[in-house]
Order: sequence, then C-alpha cells, then structure tokens
Amino acid sequence: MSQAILDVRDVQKRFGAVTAAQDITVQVPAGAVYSLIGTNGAGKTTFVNMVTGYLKPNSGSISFLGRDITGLSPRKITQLGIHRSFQIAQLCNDLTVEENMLVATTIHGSRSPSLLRPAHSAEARDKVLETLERFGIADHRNRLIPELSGGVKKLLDIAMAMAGDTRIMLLDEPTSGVAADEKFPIMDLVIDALKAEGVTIIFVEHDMDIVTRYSERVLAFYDGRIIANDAPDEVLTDPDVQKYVTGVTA
Ligand SMILES: Nc1ncnc2c1ncn2[C@@H]1O[C@H](COP(=O)(O)OP(=O)(O)OP(=O)(O)O)[C@@H](O)[C@H]1O
Repeated sequence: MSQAILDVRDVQKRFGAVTAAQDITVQVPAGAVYSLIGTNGAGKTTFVNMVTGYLKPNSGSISFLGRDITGLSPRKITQLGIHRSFQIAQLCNDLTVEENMLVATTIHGSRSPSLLRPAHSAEARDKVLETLERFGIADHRNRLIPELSGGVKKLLDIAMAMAGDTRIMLLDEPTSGVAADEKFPIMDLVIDALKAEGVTIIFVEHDMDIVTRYSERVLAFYDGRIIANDAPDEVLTDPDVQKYVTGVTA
C-alpha cells in the first residue's frame, strides 16, 4: 500500500444521546478512490464533516500526510489541500460559468480572500479556461447558471472545489440531481480530471452502480460505525452490508 494520505484513528462524535461516529479507524492511501455508503443517518456526512473541519470529533485523531489536523478550521484544512463539494452545488446564479470559476480561483488562491479583488489577470483566466476544459464544460463558459443542466452544474461545482492545490477531494453524492443518462459520463469526467491531478477521491454515494464502477474501495457505514472496508465486490456481497445498508437479501 502507498503512504496513507489520510489516517483516521478511533474517532468518536456524539450529538447529545446520538453517537454519529464510533470507533472510526481508516487509512486512505494517496491517489485512491474510496466511496462511502450507508443508509440515511449512518454517519457518512459526519465523517466528511470531521475530515474537512466542519465538525470537531469528541475523541480520536485525524492526520493528513502525517500532520495532526484534528479540530482545525475548515479554512485551514482547505488551505492544506483537503477540498469538498456539497450535495447541492454552491454556485452564484447571477454569474456566468467562467465568472463563478474566477471567484473560486480568487478565493482559493489568496491567503486573505476578498471578492473585491477578483482574479482578472490573463494568467488567472488561462487557468480557469484550462480547468473548464479538463472538466469538459469550456463550451458553457459564457452561460448563466440557471441555463445549465444538473450535470454541468455538478461538473462546475467540482471544478470550483478543485481551485487551489487539491490533494484530497471529498464529494457528497456527485450524481445527485443529475439525469440518469448523464451519470456515467459525468462520473467519467470527474474521476479522470481528479486522477489526472493525482487527487485522492472520497465520495458519498447511494447509487450502487456508481459505487461498483468507480470506487477501488468501499467503506460501509451503519449506526455511526464502519462495518465493512474492502473492494466493492467484497463489500456489496457482505451479509451485514446487504442486511443493514443495501437491503439486498442473499
Ligand atoms: N448537527 C447535528 N446535530 C444533531 N444530530 C446530528 C447532527 N448531524 C448529524 N446528526 C445525527 O448523527 C447521525 C449521523 O448523521 P449523518 O448526517 O452523518 O448521516 P448520513 O449517513 O450522512 O445520512 P444521509 O445519507 O441522510 O446524509 C444521525 O442520527 C443524525 O441525525
């Protein structure tokens, strides 16, 4: 196994009487593609929120490239290179695709971001265009957000989350809000674009076709715990996973 880029040890998170994360231990190798599966309330988002600094664990540790990042702010964690996209695309409807991307580049590229100092340099615009091309959406660059399909919005949102130096990308349901016939093409573009940059990918997904096709390893969550951590075929045929997660009967 190559070096673990993310090392999560014995992490717990409680919300009052609810234990949202219990004994969470996992090492993710650099460059891997992991998916997180589990029913509603199983603890997937809590895991993502703890890794990205949106939630602080009650105990346990999270290390990134050997550095303890437990409890650091989301901004600090983003600066280190752990980025995320949300289930609902975070886009500004009044701006074009290119302008949204420029704003993201400005924010990620500056230590003290200000929307009053947009990145209008030719270099910034070239970088924006290059990124839009990599995600297959350069042709849409002059369109406003409400004119775009769900799939193009997703691609732009993930491209924007990639602005700056990304080492790990956490994607919350990358195919939600995407038409059925767009799902595989969108995932092909996303996975290829992120892999080409050597980014480690961790995505939350309910669609088992997507999980099987794109992840190298699957973490199955149930009741705040990881009940399986293996290759997709192994996890999806695991009797506990079938009983508690996928609802498939053997
Ligand atoms: N801020 C919060 N305050 C109180 N309880 C919370 C909070 N966030 C999560 N929980 C609880 O923690 C548990 C795990 O929730 P979490 O959102 O991590 O699940 P999930 O697997 O991401 O579910 P979904 O697929 O619906 O997004 C649930 O019981 C949830 O109600």
